[in-house]
Order: sequence, then C-alpha cells, then structure tokens
Amino acid sequence: MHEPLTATEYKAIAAGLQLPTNAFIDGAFRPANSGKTFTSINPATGEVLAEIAACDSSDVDFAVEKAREAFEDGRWRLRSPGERKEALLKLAKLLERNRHELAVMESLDSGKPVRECQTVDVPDSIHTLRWHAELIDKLYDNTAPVGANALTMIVREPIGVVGCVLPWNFPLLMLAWKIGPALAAGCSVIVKPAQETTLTTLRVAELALEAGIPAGVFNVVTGSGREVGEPIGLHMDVDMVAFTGSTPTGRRFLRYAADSNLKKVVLECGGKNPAVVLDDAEDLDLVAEQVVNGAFWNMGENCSATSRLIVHARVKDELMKRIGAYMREWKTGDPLDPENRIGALVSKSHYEKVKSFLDDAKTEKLSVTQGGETYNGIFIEPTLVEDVTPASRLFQEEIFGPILSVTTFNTLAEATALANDTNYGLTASVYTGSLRNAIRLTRDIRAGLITVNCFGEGDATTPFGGYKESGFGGRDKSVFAHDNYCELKTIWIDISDRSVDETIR
Ligand SMILES: NC(=O)C1=CN([C@@H]2O[C@H](COP(=O)(O)OP(=O)(O)OC[C@H]3O[C@@H](n4cnc5c(N)ncnc54)[C@H](O)[C@@H]3O)[C@@H](O)[C@H]2O)C=CC1
Ligand code: BAL
Repeated sequence: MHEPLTATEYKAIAAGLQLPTNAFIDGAFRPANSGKTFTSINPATGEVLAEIAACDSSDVDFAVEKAREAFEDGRWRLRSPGERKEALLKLAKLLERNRHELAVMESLDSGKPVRECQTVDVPDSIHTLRWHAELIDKLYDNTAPVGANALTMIVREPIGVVGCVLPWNFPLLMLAWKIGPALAAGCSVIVKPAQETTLTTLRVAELALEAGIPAGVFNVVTGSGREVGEPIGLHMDVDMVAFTGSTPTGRRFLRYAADSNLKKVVLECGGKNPAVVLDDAEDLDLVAEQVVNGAFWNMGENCSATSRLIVHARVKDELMKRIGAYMREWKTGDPLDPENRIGALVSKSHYEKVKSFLDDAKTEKLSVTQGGETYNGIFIEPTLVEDVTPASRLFQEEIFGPILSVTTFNTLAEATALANDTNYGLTASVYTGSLRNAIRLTRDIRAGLITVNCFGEGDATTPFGGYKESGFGGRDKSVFAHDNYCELKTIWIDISDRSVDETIR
C-alpha cells in the first residue's frame, strides 16, 4: 500500500498538483486580511511553489473566534466519542486515498526524500490519526474512593481551543501528533504550520471538512512565527498551545502564557541525542546500521537524531569502518528520486546554519573522516567528525543536519557522564550485549526515550518527549498525549443525610 513509486511517476504527480495557497478558517480557504502573501519555495530546486497567505494577528483573532464558537456550541465536542471516532477514521481514509499526492507535496515543500514521505511520514500520520480515533471510545473516566456518603466522579473534558504550532521537519506527522489527540478529545484547533512547510497541513484541513469534521473545528492560519505564532501564544481565548520546535521558541511560549491567560503549554523541543556503544555490543554491523539510520534519516533534521556517537575506545575503529560502509549507501540528490535517501535541507538559512558546524570542525581541526561535501548551496552529504570533545560546539549544540560527531570513552561511568553532558534530554540509544549494562544506562541517562540495540521513536502507543530543555508539560503520542488535551474535573455529589459541611472536609 505505501510502497514507493518510480521517479517518473512522482514527477508526473508533482506536475499535476493543485497547491493550496490560502489560510483555512471556519471551513473555507481565505486570503490573509491584509492581502499579503509569502513565497513558498522548493528548497531542492529553488523554484517557486506557491504564494501563501501571510496572516497576522487579525486573522488569528478571527480563527480563535470561529474555533471558540465551534467549541461552545458543541458541534464537535458534544458528539459522542464514537461519532468523533468515525469522522477521524474517515479523515485517515482520505489521507490514504491521497497518499501519493501528500507524499509529493511534502517532499516538494521540505526537500525530504519522497521515499521517506511515502513510506514513513504519510503512513505514520495516518496510523497516528487512526490510533487516537480508536482510543477515544474506549476510555473510561474515574470515581474516587470517598466512601458511602458521596459519589465523586473525575471526568476528562476537552480543554477548549488549542493552538498547534508546528515545525518544518515532519510537517504531516507533527500535525497528526497534535490534532490526533486534540480532535479526538473534542477540542477545536488552530494550526500554525511552519512557514517553510504549509502545503500538506492546508490539504489535510480541507480533507478534514470532507471527512465530516465541522467548520470552525480545524483551522489553519499561515504565516510567520512573529505574525501568527506570537498572537496565538498571547491570545486570551486560546486555552492551550501544543508546540514542537526549537528550545528558544519554546521558551517564548512559556513567556506568552505568563503574559496572557496562563494557558497550558506543552513543548517538544530540541535534542542532542547520544548513541552509546559499549565494547560488549554483540553485532557491530547492526549497531552501524542503526547509528547511520539514527544520524542521517531525514537529513538529521530530526529532534531525535543521533547526533553524538559515544563509543568505547576498544571497538571504535571496527565500528567506524562499518559505519563508513553504510554511509556510502545513502545517496544524496533529487528528493523526487526514490533512490536518494538524503534530500535538500529545508531552506538556505538552515543550510548555512548546518554548514557553520562543518566550518567549525575545520577551524577546531577535528577529523572529518567521511562526507563533508556540499552541493548547490542546499545539499550536505552525510558527514562523520571524529575526536570531538565536550568542549566543542559540535558536541553541545543541536545541529539538525547530517553530521555525526564521534567521542570515545573507557569506562561505563565516563560513558554516562558524556551522554548526560548536555542541556537536552530527548532521546538516547544504547548498544550492549549485557542486560545489566543496558539497564544501568537506561536508568542513568536522563532522556525521555531510550532505545536498546536499536534506534527509533517508539510507535503510537509510546509517549514521546524530553527531559531538561527538550520538553515541558506533557508528551506527544499514546494515551498520555490524550490527557494533554483534557482538563480534569472533579464532581462531588453528596448523597448523605448530613450537611455539606460535614461531608466535605
Ligand atoms: N524539536 C524539533 O523538532 C525542531 C527543532 N528545531 C530546531 O530549531 C532550529 C531553528 O528552526 P526554526 O524553524 O527557526 O524553529 P522554531 O522553533 O523557530 O519554529 C517552530 C515553529 O515556531 C514558530 N515560531 C518561530 N518564532 C516564533 C515566535 N517568536 N513566536 C511564536 N512562534 C514562533 C515557527 O513559525 C514554527 O511554526 C533548527 O535548526 C533546529 O535546531 C526546528 C524545528 C523542529
Ligand atoms: N521526530 C519527530 C519529532 C521531531 O523531530 O520534531
């Protein structure tokens, strides 16, 4: 079902695409109030894809008004969980029907290899929507053990109007991670896609209306962080913001909440994720394959990317040889060619940021032992930088590009200290043949997700989010994500003969 097509087929789909250009508010595509637009560019070719509505705070105000109206009149919230489930399942089906179109749109907009869009982003987004849809009519609320004189119900209620502020690295999937649980819970959403990647979000909003999700429930306001993200963060009638992006912008949302209505804020921010390889790792081939996948999948534009390889000195040389061999299999080039695993970086400015780490490696005289080439001012080859120390910027800062730094250790304590020597704490992976060492490291490394003898982000059933500056306020995915989008209400019903004063203490 989600097998890749050929390059010729993808190019034919690209040539026939109708790209959305306007914001989507109250069930209709609308230009920005100001009439302004911004240009959406295919980063791989530099070609203009579309002129998109550049909204501002007046469009945000209108979207919030419509989302609030939809929430209060109950056109979605008051549908039974089973009815919301059916509409979300229909949306998932429509995504499936349009899977090739969505994969190509995502690839053109972001520079991601279409092969990954087709085999990961689109099917995982569909699965996420289905999973949250299927969850919603199987959740029970609670009662509390208060004794015979009262009945106490603890019920979840949808939190209200939710601003979903999205990044550009997994536009469709991050949309699904946010709207899946939010819509299932009965909330209304205002989605603000990253300016770099607006197209698939707009298309999904249109499909949501077709699926029976009522007008006003799923709104998309396009534009910049300053003009759209900030007004959402500061809005007095937005009940929650769910954000994925950089830690500095995440901090801003906490300030916006403090300066406005104390809206709930859930942040999924950056990472500087280690892969720790012990000298008792059983299969160095498997380790190499997983590390390469972790580091270079999605060009390393991934908050959970393996960014630091921390390897025992005794196995380092052998592992490097195998990593080198796997890296050579990852071809860089045209994202619409399914043979390529490395596409374009998302934008010129992001390319410049990633390239600055290559420049630093040279300035610091670190060993660039593989890759390091750049093409057309937008492609960067998978690159290995060895002998990196914790003092280096490559060890400390999120690169968000296809560069893997390598550092060696000699003892388990040293490995743990290196892994934790970061302000981030999103993910880590551990490679060892010893159960004891695996448990020791998974307990001692401070991160929200730790994989053993593999790289991955879990599946829809597992929570995703970080410790330290990688996250705040909750997790994406799983039943825990559902709870982000709910308030807990306690209802205490006195059934005693006595006065209320005596009953509630
Ligand atoms: N955790 C993750 O998945 C992501 C991490 N990043 C990291 O962030 C770095 C910078 O990328 P950016 O695109 O600049 O990320 P960003 O955090 O600035 O952007 C994420 C979202 O926040 C919005 N935004 C930006 N400034 C805002 C503001 N002042 N107020 C409200 N909303 C605002 C953006 O328009 C976008 O929708 C990357 O190089 C990478 O290191 C970027 C994207 C995703
Ligand atoms: N890898 C999914 C989360 C993110 O990169 O933002």
